[in-house]
Amino acid sequence: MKQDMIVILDLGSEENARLAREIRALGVYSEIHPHDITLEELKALPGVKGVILNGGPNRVVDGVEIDVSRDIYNYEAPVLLADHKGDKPWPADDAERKTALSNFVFGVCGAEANWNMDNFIADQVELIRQQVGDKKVLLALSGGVDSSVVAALLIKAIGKQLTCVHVNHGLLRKGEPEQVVKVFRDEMDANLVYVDAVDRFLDKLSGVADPEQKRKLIGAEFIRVFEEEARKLCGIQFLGQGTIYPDIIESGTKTVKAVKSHHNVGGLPEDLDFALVEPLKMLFKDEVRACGKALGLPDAMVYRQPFPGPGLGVRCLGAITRDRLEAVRESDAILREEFARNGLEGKVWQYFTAIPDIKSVGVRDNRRADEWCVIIRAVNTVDAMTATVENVPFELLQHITGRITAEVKGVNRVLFDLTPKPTGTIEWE
Ligand SMILES: Nc1ncnc2c1ncn2[C@@H]1O[C@H](COP(=O)(O)OP(=O)(O)OP(=O)(O)O)[C@@H](O)[C@H]1O
Repeated sequence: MKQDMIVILDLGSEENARLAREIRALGVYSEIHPHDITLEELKALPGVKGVILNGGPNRVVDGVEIDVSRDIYNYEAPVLLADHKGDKPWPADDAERKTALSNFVFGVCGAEANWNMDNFIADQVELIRQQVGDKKVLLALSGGVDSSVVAALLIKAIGKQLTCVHVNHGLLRKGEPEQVVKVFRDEMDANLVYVDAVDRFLDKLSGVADPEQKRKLIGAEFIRVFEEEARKLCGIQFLGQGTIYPDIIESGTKTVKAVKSHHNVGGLPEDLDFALVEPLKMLFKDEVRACGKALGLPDAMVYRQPFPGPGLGVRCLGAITRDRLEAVRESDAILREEFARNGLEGKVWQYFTAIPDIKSVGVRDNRRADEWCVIIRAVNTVDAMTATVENVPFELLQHITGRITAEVKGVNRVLFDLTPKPTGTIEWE
């Protein structure tokens, strides 16, 4: 293994993730594990140079104070107990904290600052090969950041032992399915199964106006299509997943209750019993992007803005029709193109268009024309809990309006959403 590691054992601290990030910021890789890890499991982790038992306010679970197994206190590498009421709480002051951490990581443990993406990738390639051997892995590849980076990593590690399945459900943004094929099949020479399921999804969604029902239908149909493809392939034993560290935090740990459950490609029938390969599960989102970049994925994929699972389906408000869905896709493409051209790409957190299921009267070619309106939304947020509206230059909005009303069929008006969150949400649906 190329990297040294400091293991954080979760004894109920609320700051495990912060601590891991601080250690990584010192250039040393760090992972968080549950308090009930066994000594054997700890010994099996690669490159461990030290262990921090990170106690905190959640140390008492159901009335009982949790602890690690006794033999971990006598582990071969240095073990530090940091407890909110115990002997070595972390200093509150940032500089003091950094000094205390550096002393432990470098002084006491003798770790080297060798955490970087090239070493991470080299280590993961080795670990994936160990885990998978000569078996086959299946991966649902959406073209989103997480599954794309997993795909690139698995291709590097096991090449054609990986099969990727990309489902075009008709709700992706303009050019995205083509990009998945170009990057993974043409450039990385992956085994890629491209499933054109557009009709199937749109038929299922026909007449369905309730957003929650749309989401459910799309999710259930996706599992069905993926299952069918999985059954066609023989001898698959592993399922690759783009689980990342925030997914695990949100699913709850042994000391913290779940914020929301995370399932990725959950919902597959039990007889499709795959073991999971999740090489990104200890990475934060910015690190996943850095990993993707180091693996040679294009910026458009690595820096893709957040996109809801049901895709454009939720931005085509009310019951989806093919023509209005196409208008959402085309107007979204124009907005993205203009934002990129005018230096807003990468600056604005999320921007997109939505089309409600209403028409209003307008004039086209000197005739009355009942057409839709496109709503532009462009917002910034730190944590998605609140959001502010981007101050898009008025001239640019006018230019985009001109392009959308001229180029997108069936649209005679463009509106700009001025509402922060709250009271609006980020998405329209
Ligand atoms: N159209 C699709 N084709 C193939 N796989 C898909 C598709 N949509 C979703 N998936 C799979 O389901 C997972 C969860 O999808 P979701 O839309 O919630 O994205 P995510 O968790 O942000 O991940 P990603 O960044 O990979 O899209 C994806 O990582 C991918 O494995």
